[in-house]
Amino acid sequence: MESKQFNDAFLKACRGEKTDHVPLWFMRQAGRSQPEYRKIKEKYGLFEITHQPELSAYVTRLPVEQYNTDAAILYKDIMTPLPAIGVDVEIKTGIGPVISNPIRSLSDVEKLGEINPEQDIPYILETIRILTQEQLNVPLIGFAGAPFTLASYMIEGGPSKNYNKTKAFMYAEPKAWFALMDKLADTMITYVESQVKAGAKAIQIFDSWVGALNVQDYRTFIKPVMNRIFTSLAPLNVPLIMFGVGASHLAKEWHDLPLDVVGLDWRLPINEARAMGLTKTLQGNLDPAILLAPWHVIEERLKEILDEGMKSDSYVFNLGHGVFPEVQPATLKKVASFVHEYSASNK
Ligand SMILES: Cc1c2[nH]c(c1CCC(=O)O)Cc1[nH]c(c(CCC(=O)O)c1C)Cc1[nH]c(c(CCC(=O)O)c1C)Cc1[nH]c(c(C)c1CCC(=O)O)C2
Repeated sequence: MESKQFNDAFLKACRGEKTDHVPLWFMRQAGRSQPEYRKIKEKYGLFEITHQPELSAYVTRLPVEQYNTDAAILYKDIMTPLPAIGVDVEIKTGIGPVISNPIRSLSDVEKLGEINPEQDIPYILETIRILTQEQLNVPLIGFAGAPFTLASYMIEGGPSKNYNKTKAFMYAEPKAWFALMDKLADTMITYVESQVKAGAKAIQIFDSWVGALNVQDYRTFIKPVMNRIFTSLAPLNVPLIMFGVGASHLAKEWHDLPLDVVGLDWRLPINEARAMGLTKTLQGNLDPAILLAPWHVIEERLKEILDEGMKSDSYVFNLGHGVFPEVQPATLKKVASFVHEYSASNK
């Protein structure tokens, strides 16, 4: 791959610049749906893979080479930086992150430490260096979980359906809540800076579960901390992407923040997002479940989304959420070539 010219279509579209095709990548492109990955998973857990830079680089590269995506996303998890600040987290296959020392009070928040990336996660920085200096000819996307989504795991102790404990903590203990948001924001800022310094060319902030909040609570309990995060990251001069699930009601709030790209799940059509006044680059938003449908259904939906997306240069194709484990790699490959060819001939 080294000899191939660097493909910067993704970075250009993030900045709203013209490209010869619509760039694409798939959330969760590295992992569960890939037989090569599943084979590695028979032997190692997620954290065991991420501690081995050559292996993590291979897992990160695999979907780029197989599907011809326009960006790579670093193989790791939103939980990756949390052990460094004292969170005892395990990733359980089929369940997700489980935390054995959940946050219950202000004093629990005060016990959290600081992250020193070179010391605490050198293997992540090494993986980024291997990929960006030696292996990739597309941009590498680094990422971090946003404070609400990280806090939801830290307070619930694991995945949740309704985030009741998280919300109860937020309403009942605002002082502890804001202390936790600040702690996580500081950790994420340092963590993201280290990823960019090591070679990441764009950053996606996953606030996957923040859609559980209404607009007023988002403004009170989350928007100020997100504003601080994006303001602090702006000098890094890389595209900053926001994403969450079931958060269409917050898309305008995100658009107000100093970020570059608004990631949409599958619920809000691109044209309606534009009509709401979202002029920034939009990323999305095929329902990942459609990848389980027959090809003619997939193709019809791809055309609909691309026809709307391509009305502006500020558009990146993606799914509305992560690839399901059941999706065939051949389907992802076909989607990628369709997006590339259809957009190249209609631009
Ligand atoms: C909420 C969240 C998590 N992790 C992540 C999010 C935000 C994105 C989203 O909204 O889905 C982000 C994430 N997790 C992983 C990646 C890198 C892979 C990629 O995107 O290509 C990314 C970007 C690896 C992973 N993270 C996890 C796996 C599965 C581990 C395994 O293979 O058993 C992978 C490949 C585990 C994990 N980690 C998490 C959950 C809910 C789970 C279990 C569900 C699942 O199976 O995906 C937390």
